Amino acid sequence: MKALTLDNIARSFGGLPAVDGVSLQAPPGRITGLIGPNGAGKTTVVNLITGLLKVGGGRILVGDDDMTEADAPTLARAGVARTFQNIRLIGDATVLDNVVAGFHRHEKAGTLANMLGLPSAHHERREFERKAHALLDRFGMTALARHPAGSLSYGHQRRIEMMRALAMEPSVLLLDEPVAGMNDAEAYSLADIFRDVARQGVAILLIEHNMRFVMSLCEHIYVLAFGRLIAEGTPDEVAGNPRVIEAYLGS
Ligand SMILES: Nc1ncnc2c1ncn2[C@@H]1O[C@H](COP(=O)(O)OP(=O)(O)OP(=O)(O)O)[C@@H](O)[C@H]1O
Repeated sequence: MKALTLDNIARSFGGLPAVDGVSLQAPPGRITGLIGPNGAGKTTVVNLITGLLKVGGGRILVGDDDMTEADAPTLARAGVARTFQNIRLIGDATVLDNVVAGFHRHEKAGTLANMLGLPSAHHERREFERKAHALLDRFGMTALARHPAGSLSYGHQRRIEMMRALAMEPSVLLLDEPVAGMNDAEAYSLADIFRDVARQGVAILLIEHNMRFVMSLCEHIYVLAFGRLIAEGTPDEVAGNPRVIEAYLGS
């Protein structure tokens, strides 16, 4: 089990700081919230953690390992998985194939074995499919396994994205606005799955606009505004903090 630790990370664009000395910790087995008004720097933080953007200063640790300079594939191998604000699926491929694609990190048979159709590759594919079916079952999507992912509703596509991230069996899971565009019933059924994943020892960092949703799910919440942390604490502490209220009212 590994914690995600950000130690004073920073990043500017064209001389303007987007993330300015942010420190936080997402411990294993917990869902930690990161909230903030539009343009606060939340997505930039996620892009820094996942190696899509280079860090301008500070350190990123996964467990005890310094991942500050790691690129996206290295981070994925270290067990850092994410979902995107804009869903990224293979629209023409089936739901099952999209989930199986998430097992990529665990591939042992190798590309050549796959190309040649060797038994080791077949065996591995069957094992991935077995695990993918277990995920589909958990997300209540077994009946849709053979449907093209692109033909499904937004809520279902979000679930596929989540399954793909979980297929990596991550130690750290970054959820970038996972319930955006969902109704309350859809959002709260996903919340149960997030709780379940955290209970298995995964460190979850939940980035969300929907305050109510974050408050119901997280024990500890960090609040960003203009690239800086302006508050942290329990949902009650954060909700009652005048700086937070001001940041949200002013946005
Ligand atoms: N690639 C980029 N080039 C220039 N400026 C950027 C870039 N990415 C982000 N920014 C700026 O950095 C700041 C933080 O943006 P970011 O997208 O991280 O905020 P956010 O909290 O995720 O916002 P939202 O909730 O609207 O997605 C904004 O002022 C934004 O304009």
